[in-house]
Amino acid sequence: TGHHWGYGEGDGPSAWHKNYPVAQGSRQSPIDIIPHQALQDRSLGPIVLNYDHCTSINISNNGHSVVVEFDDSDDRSVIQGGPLDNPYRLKQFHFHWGGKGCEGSEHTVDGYGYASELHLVHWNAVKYCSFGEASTAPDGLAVLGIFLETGDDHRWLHMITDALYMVKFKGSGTEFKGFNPKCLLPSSLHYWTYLGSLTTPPLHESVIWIVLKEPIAVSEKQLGKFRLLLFTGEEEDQRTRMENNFRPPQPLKGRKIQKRT
Ligand SMILES: NS(=O)(=O)NCC1=CS(=O)(=O)c2ccccc21
Ligand SMILES: [Zn+2]
Repeated sequence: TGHHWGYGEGDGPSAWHKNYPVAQGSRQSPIDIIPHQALQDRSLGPIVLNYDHCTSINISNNGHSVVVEFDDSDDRSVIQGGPLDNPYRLKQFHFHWGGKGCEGSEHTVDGYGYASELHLVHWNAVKYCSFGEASTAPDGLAVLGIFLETGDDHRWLHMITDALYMVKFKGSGTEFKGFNPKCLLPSSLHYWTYLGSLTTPPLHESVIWIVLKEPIAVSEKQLGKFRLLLFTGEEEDQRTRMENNFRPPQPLKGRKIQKRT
């Protein structure tokens, strides 16, 4: 269905522009964040996350990442404040990560890559009628990016990593209720924000990015469990480990990054 794309030699980020010309657009993501160059904007308020009544539904392997989807039929779990003019509804979260011991995040900070990056994807249900419609609008999506660095075990991440064996293959999924991603937030909600895009095809330039400065710590053991996932389906004889599913930083093309420290 649609155009096949991946993170391999022939179908990886450097080839995406062939089927998705917007890959060479003027507001592509991720980017390298240079903190010293970010502008302090006094009008930027704090980020407000109302996840207390969020409803996770399932966890699945879509062949690119592991995704936890939420019930976004009402405003039960939203992000607002900061650069956002409306509340944006939580639709799903997923991760990007590297191979053993090497980088894996999408955004970098002063050229520094983290081991992994969590994306919480939200859409503007005030202005648009569906995620699909919002995903092609310049203010349609808000993605909260959280860096993961290796250190101690994360006390709650096991709830995700313990389920990964059930979604090893592309196209596999299972029920995943009662998970509140609030437990994956760092202590500080200080952030950088800029206008960008989805970091995977279709690469729509519809994302207001909010990247938290403070990483969360996860253990190498926990990260290793993500690498047991496969890009390939059960029926395929080729078994390709899911790792290095990140797009490298893209040109800033004159964009300004704002910060709220
Ligand atoms: N890393 S990212 O978050 O920029 N992109 C992921 C993405 C690409 S998508 O349009 O398939 C989609 C549908 C629903 C939620 C997320 C996505
Ligand atoms: Zn992502």
